[in-house]
Amino acid sequence: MASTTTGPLSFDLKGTDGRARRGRVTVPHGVIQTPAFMPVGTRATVKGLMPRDLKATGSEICLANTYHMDISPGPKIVKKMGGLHEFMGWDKPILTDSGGYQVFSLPKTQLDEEGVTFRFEKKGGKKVKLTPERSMQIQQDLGADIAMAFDVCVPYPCDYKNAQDAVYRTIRWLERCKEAHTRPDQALFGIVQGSSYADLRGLSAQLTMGIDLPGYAIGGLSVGEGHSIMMAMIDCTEPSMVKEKPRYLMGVGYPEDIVEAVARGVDMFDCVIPTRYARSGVAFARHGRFRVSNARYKTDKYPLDTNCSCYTCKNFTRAYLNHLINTNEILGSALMTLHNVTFYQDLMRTIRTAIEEKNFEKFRVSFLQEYLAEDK
Ligand SMILES: Cc1cccc2c(=O)nc(N)[nH]c12
Repeated sequence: MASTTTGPLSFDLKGTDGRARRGRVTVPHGVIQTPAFMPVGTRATVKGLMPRDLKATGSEICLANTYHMDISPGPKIVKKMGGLHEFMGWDKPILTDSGGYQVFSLPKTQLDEEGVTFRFEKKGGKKVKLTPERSMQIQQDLGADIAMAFDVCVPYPCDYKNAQDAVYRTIRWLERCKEAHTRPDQALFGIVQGSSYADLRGLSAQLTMGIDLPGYAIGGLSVGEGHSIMMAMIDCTEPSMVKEKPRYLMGVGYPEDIVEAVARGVDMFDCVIPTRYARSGVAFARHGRFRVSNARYKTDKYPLDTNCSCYTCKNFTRAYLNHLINTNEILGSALMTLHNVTFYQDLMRTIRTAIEEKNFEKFRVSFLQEYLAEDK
């Protein structure tokens, strides 16, 4: 087993099966078995889950967002309250995104070499500027185990020149992030961009790998490009990424995206899908996802997923969840979220075992066959 330590982060590559990797990331607040799924907790809470429930799902790390935490309550308050772990009552690892993506997904942003200026509507159009330095300051105050570089995530589609400019600016900003990032117990990850252009993906990967960091993310995907382009861009990027450090595919994704990205060498994932879909009444199960709020489930006495052992599936019927979601009851969001995140973590655990037992390809085919079966 190869073990690599860079600053506060160690990565142990425990085994491979084809390009799929079984590993372990160790950071100050604990160990993350990989391939890993990271639930998104944008404002220092995974919506609808108490930390004890989040632990019950099997989650070993969760996310928070720099942009949102800067708006409220502000990094200085979080720091004063002991940092994110203390503040949100989560003693396992945390990763914070840099604000790059969140800012570009907002209207009225202005981008220049210094950073990004955006108008925060709710505060009477207050202008807020995020720069590499400010993003690093905020993330160091928040105190997550892993901080993400401030990058330029272009929308999809994007013309070649703008995508190329974004690759070079992201590298210049990564240099500035590394310069500004001095917190010794926090790992900084670089982010590879390049939009949907194979040559720019390879260029961005090589330039990013040239900056020594504990881990690297593949950014600029899950922005509407679709599954096949997403997979093609991973294939253009992964071969240029160092093998002994973790690879994190940002914002991904559906179960079918995760399984196919693991097959291409990705170690870490984050996505709002299981939590956001839960709140709208969509449940994930072995046979695919379904909208439990549909009338057909009004008298369905079965659990969401008969294979699932989560608290929701052990105690409640689809009929009850149908009722809760259709009456917008808070408990509906909580129970659906608990199940969906547990489903994702059970999928990751099955993936890890399949890689250990060298039958990941057999698992990949059988999972997708059942999960994507038309006759649901
Ligand atoms: C959260 C997320 C999803 C998808 C893509 C990205 C990206 O390119 N850069 C950042 N910082 N975050 C992203």
